[in-house]
Amino acid sequence: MGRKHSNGNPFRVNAPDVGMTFVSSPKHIKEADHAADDVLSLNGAAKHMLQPVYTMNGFNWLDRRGVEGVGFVRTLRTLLTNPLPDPLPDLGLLARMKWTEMLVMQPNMEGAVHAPIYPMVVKLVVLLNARSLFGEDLIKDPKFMTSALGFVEETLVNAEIVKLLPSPLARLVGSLLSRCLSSHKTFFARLLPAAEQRLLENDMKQIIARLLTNVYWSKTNCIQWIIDTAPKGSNQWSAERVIYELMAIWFGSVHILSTTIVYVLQDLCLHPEYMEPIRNELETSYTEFERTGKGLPLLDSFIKESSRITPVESMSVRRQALQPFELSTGARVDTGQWICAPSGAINTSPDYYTSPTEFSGFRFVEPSPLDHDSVTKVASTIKQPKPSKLTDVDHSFLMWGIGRMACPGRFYAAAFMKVVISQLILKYDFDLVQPGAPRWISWRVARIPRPWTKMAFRPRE
Ligand code: HEM
Repeated sequence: MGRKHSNGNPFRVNAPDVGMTFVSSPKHIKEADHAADDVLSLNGAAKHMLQPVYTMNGFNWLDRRGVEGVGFVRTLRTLLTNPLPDPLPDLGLLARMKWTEMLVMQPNMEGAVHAPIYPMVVKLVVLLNARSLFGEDLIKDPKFMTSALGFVEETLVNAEIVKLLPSPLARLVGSLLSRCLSSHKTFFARLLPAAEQRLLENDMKQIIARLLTNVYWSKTNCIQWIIDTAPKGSNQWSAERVIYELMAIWFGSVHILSTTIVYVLQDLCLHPEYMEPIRNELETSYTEFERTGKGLPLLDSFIKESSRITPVESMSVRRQALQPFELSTGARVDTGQWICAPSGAINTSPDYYTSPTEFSGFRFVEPSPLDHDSVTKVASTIKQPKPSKLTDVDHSFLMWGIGRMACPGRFYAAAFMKVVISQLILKYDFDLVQPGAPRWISWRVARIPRPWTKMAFRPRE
């Protein structure tokens, strides 16, 4: 609404906790992205959103980016992304097993299992993401896994309450909630010994010690990557600091992956004509996708369209002003205030999208995969002039942010979501039990899936 009325110029919104200047033109978004790290800060905005002092065992990260390096970018963009096809078969197997295990436990109504989709997806994402980031050993520890799930849920609640309170009250309530909602402490305590062991090995240069431990663990463990990319010498991180970094990555990845997957599955129920072509694509090309990490253009486009129409958040590119900042229009963002982009409004802008409010699952696909028979039946005329991929970063699609700080986990996230969604499509037919019912709770700029929305699942022959 604000974007429409402002004609693409910056506009101000005073939220209960912070004043925000929204920018939507490519030029102004670029100005925000190019601001110096001591002027506009994603760290600062994220700290306000997540309140890590109360939700992440006292982690008080620095507002200014880069003071302690940006090792996490290499950890996620390179060390997690480059080996990508390798973990996909394991993740696929784990997803298959977990879907079956969860659905077997649900009530069966006339041949269909009725089950709430959001809590199931969160459990599945927690398991698979823990497997990717922490390796095989920790996912066998039930206390760790319970805390890994609880930490995400409790952070959402705790941070949301604390950030809306005035500071003296926020400190009091935050400390109280931090003691009551204590999964973050268990999660921290369970991860700490692994980081201590890794640091000890590094200190002692005991390469042999590492070789003697599980090779897969040492190859794919995010704890190791964070240590490897952290500051060295006198600024070397403690085991605690390493785990803090992991906690932030863990929270950031689990919540958004789960919610995005839920809306994609629900959209498949609401637009069932897409099921056949996507299933055909999976039956012919899923094995190749597992081998290469590439392909599945129809599913890729469907996920992108679902995320465009139902974004988890309608705001992106959040930056907090650490010093006053001025846009070329003269609009001023005072210290403590935010600059951000109205990504939800941009997603349905006629400036960027043909028939912007209509769902067209294959609008981003290149022409060639659309030639297939089952596809031509549903491939509507609504197409973007230029094909694009889910992981592409562009000012018309801010799902991953933009510029220097665009999500470094996006290639992993896209492959991960394809695995989880494909394993369900290949094994089950599914529908929404009440297709017309509201599917999410709107809370400020977020859409949180209703935890009680049920889907009916039937195993395929
Ligand atoms: C559907 C899944 C995901 C979505 C929609 C998403 C979205 C985003 C967005 C919007 C940003 C902010 C970029 C900006 O402000 O310019 C971001 C940053 C980030 N994301 Fe993601 N993300 C996803 C998954 C993940 C995963 C799986 C990981 C890690 C494994 C991850 C790690 C990060 C990190 C560390 C940053 C901060 C980047 C920086 O400060 O340079 N994200 N993500």
